[in-house]
Parts: sequence; structure tokens; C-alpha cells
Amino acid sequence: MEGEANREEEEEAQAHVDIWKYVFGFVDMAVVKCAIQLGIPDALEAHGGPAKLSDLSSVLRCSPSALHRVMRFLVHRKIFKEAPAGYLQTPLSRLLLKNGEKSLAALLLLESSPVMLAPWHGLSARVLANGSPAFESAHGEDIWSRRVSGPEVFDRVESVVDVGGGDGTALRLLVEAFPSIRGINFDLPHVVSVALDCAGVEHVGGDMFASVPKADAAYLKWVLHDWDDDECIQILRKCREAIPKDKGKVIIVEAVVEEDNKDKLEYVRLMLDMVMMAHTNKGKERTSKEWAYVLSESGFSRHTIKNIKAVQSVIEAYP
Ligand SMILES: C[S@@+](CC[C@H](N)C(=O)[O-])C[C@H]1O[C@@H](n2cnc3c(N)ncnc32)[C@H](O)[C@@H]1O
Repeated sequence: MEGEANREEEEEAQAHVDIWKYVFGFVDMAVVKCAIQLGIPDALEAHGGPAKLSDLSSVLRCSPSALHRVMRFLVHRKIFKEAPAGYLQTPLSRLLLKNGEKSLAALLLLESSPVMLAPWHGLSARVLANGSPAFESAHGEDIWSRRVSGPEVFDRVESVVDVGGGDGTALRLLVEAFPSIRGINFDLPHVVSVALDCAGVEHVGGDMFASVPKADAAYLKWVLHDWDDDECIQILRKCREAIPKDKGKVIIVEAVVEEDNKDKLEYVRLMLDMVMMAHTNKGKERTSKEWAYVLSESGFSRHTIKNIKAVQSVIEAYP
């Protein structure tokens, strides 16, 4: 009995601490955004070793006392480290470099922009029966009108169409790694019209619901989660029509959520699912069962799901 009472007391005390995470949950994102905008990770990288507050504030042209408070917060959150000789980078802050290879700085700046934050205020309205899409309610149009790997996956593939490839960055990296592959970056006309030229990559504008350019493999990263099952099936059928029956495949890079997944990244996948609810009309993250449903309804005979120890898995589907 006494043990039970103690546990309840501890839970009560913990609740009084935890609740603040929700009251000020946005602060982590806002301060990390501030660090990226000021270029703190980049300045530390350029400095090469521990940097004193005075060095950092003069390079970044910041008020030393304000920068000290920002750094105190970010050191506490383990974004940076502090040693007697000065501030240091961590693996986390390297992911915030403006031009780092694996940097998530651009994604963080996008997700923390006023355009992307506004729909979150309409999340509860979206959940109501007949609720209205949060992004459209906030902006009067959907996100697309607005639109501001494992190497073995590409074995024996001579051409790849990146469906919803955006500015073509993924294909550029793929073609640089595998110069024998011909890349077709396929996206809405107004998106490809501003994509940068790149040797080995042809930009094609169009609508993936109408048709997809022909290639050995169709690649879709972070595209299908924007759409509901019927829409996914329409897109996937167009992809199946675009690839050869004998050796073609569709490569999907997306999260696979599972109810009982203890993996540390499951929290990120579930957050992404909430992002889909706020930013798209009917998008969602899918379980392996839901992926199996949309793929078989699209006419694929079989598929595999590869866990690549990342937020996303690689799904390969065969005609
Ligand atoms: C979340 S982005 C993914 C971009 C890229 N694959 C990546 O991983 O960074 C989804 C892309 O789908 C494109 N898209 C939306 N509707 C489309 C359509 N009907 N036809 C072709 N592309 C479309 C958008 O313009 C956007 O570039």
C-alpha cells in the first residue's frame, strides 16, 4: 500500500516536470532554428577547435550576453558541448551545418517557417468528423500548388525516374555515384522549371496522376505519404505502367510505422504522421499491412521491405 502511494506521488511529481515540455515544446525548435540562421554550427566547424564566446560573438556579429544565453540553452540540450577551452561541435550540431552532406538544416528551416507552422493551429479541426484540411484552411490552397540507399537497390538499373523528385537533388547524387544511370527528374511543371541543370539528369514536368516517364526503375521518396490510399494506388499504377514488366521495379523510400515498434526512431515516424495530418489533405504514414494493401491493389505481384536503420525503410515492388 505504502509502495503504491509512493509511486503515485512520484508520478505526480514527474507530471509537474513533464507538462512544461508541452507548454514550451516549440522552444527547442525555435532556438535550433536561431542557431542555424546565425550560422553557429558553421562557425564552430570553421573554427576547428573549441571556440570562446568572445571569438564566436565577434565572428557572428552577435551580442555576447545574448549569444551566451542561447549557447547555455543549446549546451543544456546537448546540441553543443562546452569545455574549459570553449564551445565544441557534437554529432547533433553537425547535422545543422548549412551545407553538410547529411544536414537537416534546410528541412528544419522549412518546417519551422510561418507557412508550415500555421496549419498546426488547425490540427484539432482536421481531426473532427468531416474536418477540413489544415494546410488548405490556413493558406487557401494545398501544399503542392503552394510549393514554395542502399546502392544494391540500383543494381542492373540503367535509368531511373524520380517521381516527385523536387529540384532533382536526390537524382544528382545518385547519378554522381552511378554515372552509368540516366536520371529523369519528374515533378510538377512549376517545380522542375526552377530546378538546376545537372549532367545526366533530365527534368520533365508533368502530373504523376496522368502518366510517369518510362524508365527501368521508378523512385518515390517521401511522396506517397502525402496521399490517401486511393490516390497512392493511382500513382503506383502509373509507375507500374512506366517500368518494364520483366526487369522493372518501383523503389519507395518511406516510413513504415508499427504499433509495437520499440525502435528509437518510431517517435520520429509518429511525429511525421502528425506532420502529414497538419500539412496534407489526406496523407499518412503507413504500417507494413497498409503498404501491402496499396501495392497489391496497384497490381504489383510482390514486394520487399528493407529496414535501413533510418526513419524511412526501402520498399521494392515488382510488376
Ligand atoms: C515531399 S516532396 C518530396 C520531394 C523529394 N522526393 C524528396 O524526397 O525530397 C513531394 C513532391 O511531390 C511533388 N508532386 C506533388 N504533386 C505532384 C503531381 N501531381 N505530379 C508530380 N509531382 C507532384 C511535389 O511538387 C513535391 O516536389
